[in-house]
Amino acid sequence: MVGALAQDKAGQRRLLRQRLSAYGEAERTEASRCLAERLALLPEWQGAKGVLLYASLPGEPDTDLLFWRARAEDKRVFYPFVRGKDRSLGFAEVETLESLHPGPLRFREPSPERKERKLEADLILIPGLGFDQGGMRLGRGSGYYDRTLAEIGSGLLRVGLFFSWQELSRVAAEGHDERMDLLVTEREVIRIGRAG
Ligand SMILES: Nc1nc2c(c(=O)[nH]1)N(C=O)[C@@H](CNc1ccc(C(=O)N[C@@H](CCC(=O)O)C(=O)O)cc1)CN2
Ligand SMILES: Nc1ncnc2c1ncn2[C@@H]1O[C@H](COP(=O)(O)OP(=O)(O)OP(=O)(O)O)[C@@H](O)[C@H]1O
Repeated sequence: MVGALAQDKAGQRRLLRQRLSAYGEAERTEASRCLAERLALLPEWQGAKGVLLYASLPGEPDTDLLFWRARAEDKRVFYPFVRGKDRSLGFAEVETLESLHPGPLRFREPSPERKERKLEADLILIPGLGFDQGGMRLGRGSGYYDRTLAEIGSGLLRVGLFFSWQELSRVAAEGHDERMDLLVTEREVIRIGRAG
């Protein structure tokens, strides 16, 4: 039943927001560092010529370390921005973190003079409130990433980044929810097999 699932999702979001607020800046900084090290060791990261990052909201793994790492490795780096009415994401290439500024949903976005670009990335790093071991993700409830991933298709590797305390035994997933290919936390890497 759609109604029951939506309610489960709301309950899971509440639980996760509570859990996130229990961890302080120091824990988050240390775990973000471990997570970045782990990700950067993966062949999928090392072989990538371009990556789509996200600008972290409070409580999410910090991706600034990954920005510097990617630039040092001569990768192209893209960031998403909210494209307004249709609740979709556009992408722009970013060369310095200083060119990011808070947008309408508060996360930092490429500056207003940005040029929207075709996403020439091999990896897309995806935030979320919660994830499960099957690669399902619980977002903030606006469907931005689900719509974006449905649009992009399966051509690029979807990497869910989260802290181990954001793991759920099972996300109350609905039909439109898109699956990740790879999960990385400060503790482990989980590869999800693609059916078919
Ligand atoms: N870092 C990050 N970027 C992302 C997402 C995300 O979850 N995290 N999104 C995932 O799809 C999309 C944006 N979705 C969002 C949906 C709601 C709010 C929101 O409620 N913002 C609050 C402040 C943040 C908070 O305290 O939760 C606000 O505007 O008051 C933000 C982003 C695209 N970019
Ligand atoms: N591919 C899609 N096309 C159209 N609408 C969609 C699509 N995916 C999700 N939606 C709609 O977006 C809304 C929010 O979906 P959901 O609760 O799964 O968001 P979420 O994944 O938690 O959010 P976000 O990706 O922003 O973090 C739902 O009403 C859903 O119907």
